[in-house]
Amino acid sequence: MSLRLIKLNSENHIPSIGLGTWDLPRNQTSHIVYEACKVGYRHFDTAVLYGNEREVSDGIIQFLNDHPDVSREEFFYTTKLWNNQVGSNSLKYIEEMITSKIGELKYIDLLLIHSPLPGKVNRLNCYEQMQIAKDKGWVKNIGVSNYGKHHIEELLTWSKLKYKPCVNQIEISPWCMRTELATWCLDQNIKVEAYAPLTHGYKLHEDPTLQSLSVKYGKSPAQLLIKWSLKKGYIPLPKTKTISRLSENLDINSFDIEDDDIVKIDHPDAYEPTDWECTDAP
Ligand SMILES: NC(=O)C1=CN([C@@H]2O[C@H](COP(=O)(O)OP(=O)(O)OC[C@H]3O[C@@H](n4cnc5c(N)ncnc54)[C@H](OP(=O)(O)O)[C@@H]3O)[C@@H](O)[C@H]2O)C=CC1
Ligand SMILES: O=C1Nc2ccccc2C1=O
Repeated sequence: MSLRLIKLNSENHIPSIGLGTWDLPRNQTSHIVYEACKVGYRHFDTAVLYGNEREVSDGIIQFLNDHPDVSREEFFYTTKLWNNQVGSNSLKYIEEMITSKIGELKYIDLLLIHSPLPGKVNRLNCYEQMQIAKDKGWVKNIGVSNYGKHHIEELLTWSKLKYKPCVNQIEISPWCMRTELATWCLDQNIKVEAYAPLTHGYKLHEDPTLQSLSVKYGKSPAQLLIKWSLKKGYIPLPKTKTISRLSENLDINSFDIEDDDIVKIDHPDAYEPTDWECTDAP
C-alpha cells in the first residue's frame, strides 16, 4: 500500500498518514515499527516525551537494512522537543537526538516544538536554534505542535524568521474539530497534522453514526475517522500497537465517504479533547 505525498512549504514531501507511537509498549516498539514498514507506513511520529525515539528509529533502520531496494529518503521521521528543552539550549538537545537516538537515520525529517507552554522567549529562542539545525542539515523541516493562531502569528511576524513552520500538529477529530484554527493554518500554507484522530479509541465503539456508516461502507469506524481527517485536508497520525490494525488503518483508498455523510460525522459544537489543551496558552 503506498501513501500519497503532500508537499510542505519547505518544498519537501510528507506521507499523508503517519503512525503515532505514543504509548507503544517499549519492548515491542521496534517490532511494531518494522511491521508497519512492511505494510507500507513511511511516516512515524515520536517525541522526546515518549521515550522511544531509539526504538522507533531502530525499527526503520532494521527494515532498511533488510530491504536494500528501499531508500532512507522514502521515510519521514518526526520527533518533538519537550518543554524543558525549549529555549536557548535547544541546539544541544537536537545534537543529542542526532548523535545518540536516531543512529543510521542520520537526520530528522521533521522537528516540532511539542507545545507553546515554555513561553514566548523560550519559544522564539528555540525556533532560532531549530533554524540553525536545519541549516546544518540535521533537520529537514521544522514546525510546531499545540500552537494557537496567536503563537503562529508570533513566529510569522518575528524579524528572525527564516523558515516558516511547515506544520502545526494539533488534536483534531469530529469531536474536537478546531475548524477555525485548522483552516487558518492551511490558508497560511502550514499543513495540519491531526493527532488523536481516533479519539484515543474512546468514540470508536460508542458512536451510533459511526456504527451505521461502518455498516453502509463496509469499513471500520477507525477507517472512517482516518478518511474523514484526510478529506478535511489533514495528515492523521493514528496509533496502534495491534499488528492487524496497522494495515487496516492504511487501507483508506478503496472507498470514499459521501459529503452528506461527512456532515453526519462532523460535531462542530463538540469540544472533547482527549489529552491536553494548550493552544490557548499565553
Ligand atoms: N503533539 C501532541 O501533543 C500529541 C501527539 N499525539 C500523537 O498522535 C498519535 C495518535 O494519538 P493517540 O492519542 O495515540 O490516539 P489515537 O486517536 O490514534 O487512538 C489510539 C487508540 O485507538 C485504538 N485503535 C487504533 N486503530 C484501531 C482500529 N483499527 N480499530 C480499533 N481500535 C483502534 C488503539 O488501540 P491499540 O493500540 O490497542 O490497537 C488505541 O487505543 C500519538 O501516538 C502521538 O504520536 C498524541 C497526543 C498528543
Ligand atoms: O502522544 C501524546 N500523548 C500525550 C499526553 C499528554 C501530553 C502530550 C502527549 C503526547 O504528545
